[in-house]
Amino acid sequence: MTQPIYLVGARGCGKTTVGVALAQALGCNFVDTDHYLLTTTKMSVADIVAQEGWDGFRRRESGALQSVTAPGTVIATGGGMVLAESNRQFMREHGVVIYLRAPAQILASRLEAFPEEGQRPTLTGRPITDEIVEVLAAREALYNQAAHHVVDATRSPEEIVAAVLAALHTAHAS
Ligand SMILES: Nc1ncnc2c1ncn2[C@@H]1O[C@H](COP(=O)(O)OP(=O)(O)O)[C@@H](O)[C@H]1O
Ligand SMILES: O=C(O)C1=C[C@@H](OP(=O)(O)O)[C@@H](O)[C@H](O)C1
Ligand SMILES: [Mg+2]
Repeated sequence: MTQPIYLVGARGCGKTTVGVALAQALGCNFVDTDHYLLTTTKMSVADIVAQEGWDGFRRRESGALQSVTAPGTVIATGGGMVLAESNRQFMREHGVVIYLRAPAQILASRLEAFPEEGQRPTLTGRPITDEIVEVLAAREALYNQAAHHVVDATRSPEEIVAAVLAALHTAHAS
């Protein structure tokens, strides 16, 4: 697998967690666009949003997407990467896009257990459960549009990695 693999999906679906394990399974590099921004700007998502607003963060994450795209790389995107049509098109053209899908209730319980507020400042000002329902309703179609494959992300990370590998293998064989 030399094409980059992009993981998309809502906050808490496991893009970062699964991405690390998938890269290990494939013997690939791993990069996370939020982590790339953290190391290159020395600012958390919350810092960037406080200084530049969400528009500023979105511009930076689109730049990060292009910077990290390389052969042999698993790329965990941020949950809002799909908002820009240009990002969806870029990912589809440059690699294989996997949507890790999970319902709002599961996402909310993961995020409540491990909120990581510096990297996930509120998007709406509403409580996590309400926010996730609202954000998923607005973005579900975009995740589906971006994706070459949709994988059930309600299982364990190991099972999700196996499902992604099966999807990649099937696509490659056909
Ligand atoms: N398949 C999974 N099952 C249970 N918990 C998970 C799973 N994937 C991720 N988590 C947990 O959910 C939280 C968010 O995971 P993360 O990988 O950061 O998601 P994302 O990058 O999509 O926002 C973390 O605390 C992580 O340990
Ligand atoms: O859904 C979003 O708009 C965001 C998701 C976050 O990444 P994760 O999906 O990895 O939590 C991070 O990029 C930022 O807080 C914005
Ligand atoms: Mg992440």
